[in-house]
Parts: sequence; C-alpha cells; structure tokens
Amino acid sequence: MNIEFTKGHGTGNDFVMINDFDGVMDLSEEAIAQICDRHFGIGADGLIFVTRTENSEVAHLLNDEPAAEWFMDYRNADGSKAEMCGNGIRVFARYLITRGLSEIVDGSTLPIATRAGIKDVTATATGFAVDLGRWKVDGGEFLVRTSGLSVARPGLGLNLGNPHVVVALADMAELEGLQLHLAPTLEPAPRSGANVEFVVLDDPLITQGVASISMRVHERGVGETLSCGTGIAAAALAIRHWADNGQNFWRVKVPGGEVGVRMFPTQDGEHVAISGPAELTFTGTFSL
Ligand SMILES: N[C@@H](CCC[C@H](N)C(=O)O)C(=O)O
Repeated sequence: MNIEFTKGHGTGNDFVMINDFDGVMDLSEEAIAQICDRHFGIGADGLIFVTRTENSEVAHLLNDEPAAEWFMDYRNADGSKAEMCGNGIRVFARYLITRGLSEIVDGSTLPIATRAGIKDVTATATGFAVDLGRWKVDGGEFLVRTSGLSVARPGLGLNLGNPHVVVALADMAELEGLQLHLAPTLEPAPRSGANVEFVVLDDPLITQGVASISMRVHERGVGETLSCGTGIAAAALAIRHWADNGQNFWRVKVPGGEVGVRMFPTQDGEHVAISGPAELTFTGTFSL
C-alpha cells in the first residue's frame, strides 16, 4: 500500500502528517516507530493522522464544538499516543489551511479536536497562536536525575493536557552539559511518564515586559527534541510559580528557535497560550 505524507515542523519539532479522513488507517506502534526512525524511515519526532472528528475516538467533542471538524491524532516517535502537542497543532493548522481543508478568516478561530479537548488556533504575523486552555500543577514535586547533573534536582509536575516536569538549573553551562538522549529518571515515577524540561533564566530576565528563559527537553516517547510547545508553556508556568511574580508574557528559547507564552484570565479560569512558527517542508510517498 502506498501512503502519501507531508513533513512539517514547528521550531524544529518535526512531524509526518498522513491523511486518514475516515479514521480507518490501522498502523501498529512498530510501523509508526519505523516511519519516524531517522535512519530507517522518514524521520520525525511524531506522526499525526489527519482525521475527521466525526470518525474519531473524540467524536463526542463535537457536542461542545460542532465546528471542530478535524482531529489531530498525535503519535510519538515510539508509536505511543499522546494527548496533545503544542508545536504539532500549529503545523496541523498550517497543513489544513494549505491543503484547503480549513480556513481562518479575518482573525477568526480554528477549533481543533485533540485527546486533551478542543484547542483554539488563531493566525499571527509569524505563524499561529494556540490556546492550550486551563493548566494545573500535577503530582507536586519530583526528584529528577539526569546524565550531566551530579545530584538530583527538584522538579515541578504540571499538566498541559499532557504531563510535564520542569527543573530549574543554575546557568547555561549546566543546561548545555546535559546529555538528554538518555531519559531522565523521576522519583516518584509518574504513572503515565512525563516530558521533562530543563530551564535557565536568561539575563536580563525581563526586557520590555517579556521574561526570557532558555530550555531543553526530553520528550516522553521520543527523546531529546529541538522544541516542545506544551513543555514551553509548562516551563514558563513553573518559573512564574516559583518566582510568584505574576509575569504573564514570556519568550522561551529552545534549540530550534523561540516560542512566546501568554497567561490570561477567562471565565473558566486562567488559560495559557503559545505562539510560534509552523512550516511544511516536503511531501512524499512510502510503502510499508
Ligand atoms: N512535542 C510536543 C509534545 C508531544 C507529546 C509528548 N511527547 C507527550 O508524550 O506528551 C509539543 O510540542 O507539545
């Protein structure tokens, strides 16, 4: 069977996208892992099936938002399912619009269904902004050990639809010295695993009202990636939590670029949004 795909990325976090409008494509975890393998496959941090929400496991979300026509069926590079992907959803929006499957007219919002609920995407001058919705501290504090750090460090658990643990480091030398191809270990071990972000405050921390931090990440089901959108939001939220400084505008520098973070009040509690680029790079065909 020949399968067409499109490759895209958001700040270097890259994805293979495959049309599965009817939700019938039944690729095993092994097949997905092979497609995402950078030596034996196409190579990507994740695979996204483009599926009509009505034909998906989250069809019930249409009761709340009938306009959420498309479901981002996100899989990590090891084939496991994930609830949400902050970079992936911007690339997904770019794909839908480029292919004429959807549109964002004059500042309107494009609702996209995910396993973490409906997420609203808007167009910006340089890409897309995504309202990740409500967030929460999740699991409290963890002890984090990772190659390149001699002693365990405390990490804060946060849920952005998917699980994260954020660790603050002293300086860039510590951040650059991490060997994140090896998975950090967490104590206690979260039941469903977690993405682990390591962050350093930039100097000066705040310029023109925007606070700046640098981050590297080890993603659950993937390994080190050049960027993680939900992790970027988690990083800014964790630093604000520790600093207790009410800072609501952030710029997060990752190896693949920069992503903005904004926290804002809504009727159903505080939301967090990210904004950044999303690009399609090439298309092709493969057979399994
Ligand atoms: N890269 C993503 C997160 C993808 C899912 C993650 N690895 C998980 O298992 O939760 C992002 O940009 O948010």
